[in-house]
Amino acid sequence: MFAVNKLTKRFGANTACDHVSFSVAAPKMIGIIGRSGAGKSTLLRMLNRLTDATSGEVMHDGRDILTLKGAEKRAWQSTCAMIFQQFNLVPRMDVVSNVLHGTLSRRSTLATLFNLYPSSDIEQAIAILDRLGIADHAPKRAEALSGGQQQRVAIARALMQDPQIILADEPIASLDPMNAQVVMEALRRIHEEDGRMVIANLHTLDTARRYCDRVIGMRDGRIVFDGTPEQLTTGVARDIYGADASFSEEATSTSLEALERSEAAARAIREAEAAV
Ligand SMILES: Nc1ncnc2c1ncn2[C@@H]1O[C@H](COP(=O)(O)OP(=O)(O)OP(=O)(O)O)[C@@H](O)[C@H]1O
Repeated sequence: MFAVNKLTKRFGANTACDHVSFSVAAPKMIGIIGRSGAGKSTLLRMLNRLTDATSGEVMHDGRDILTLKGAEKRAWQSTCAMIFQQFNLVPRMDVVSNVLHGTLSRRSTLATLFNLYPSSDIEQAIAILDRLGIADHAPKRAEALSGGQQQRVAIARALMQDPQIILADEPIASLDPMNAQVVMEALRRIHEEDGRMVIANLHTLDTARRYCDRVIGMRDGRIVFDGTPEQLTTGVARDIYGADASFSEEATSTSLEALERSEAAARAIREAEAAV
């Protein structure tokens, strides 16, 4: 279905992605992990054609999508919708209009200019918002919503394109643990119920383990791990992050339990210090 072959991106002397290869036979939920600068965002942006690759190919249903131009390239960008850490909504525009922006590629410039949407599209947008549990917020300005709600609006906008693949670049990096959980659960449900493939860059190991069927680890632009969450041991994680023996998984965790544990540990230290 989807095969990435020796995909490479150089920025001058810096190789952000170095001969990255992997293939996916059936829709999966895939997490990409690695430290900052490992090349995760560059990889997703090349898959979506936001960034041009230096070399390599991305095969989908028998076509190399890196060769697509014009309307075909835009159609591909609808087939694999992207969501971002900062949501990329229009803050002062209402939630429904933000979601309807997902239909831009199939509407005329004039209709877009005058905000003319067919009622079937508006109904679909509200149904998607309802599915994501935020239909009540439909008339509000996007900026009035919490981060987790805004990210669900961004997911709804992506779903308006009816994509086969959703690329999520650090979708929960700006969210608190509770909202992070809600957003990851939404992505997982979209994968399971609709059969859409989700590829998400994640900065926390526990999230990748908990929600993904497959985890790809990147280091210095290369894939250094590709396996199941069960195969992602602490030793493997240490290699991916280039960390020494003091590496603690808790340091890369956003789970509520881990947060509570680290807060309890910090409290114990403060109490011990106060007692001296
Ligand atoms: N537009 C650009 N111009 C020059 N160098 C870039 C550009 N985009 C990324 N890079 C470089 O490519 C490398 C990979 O960056 P990338 O953002 O893909 O990593 P990442 O794993 O997504 O990191 P992070 O988690 O911090 O976003 C880094 O060294 C980065 O500085």
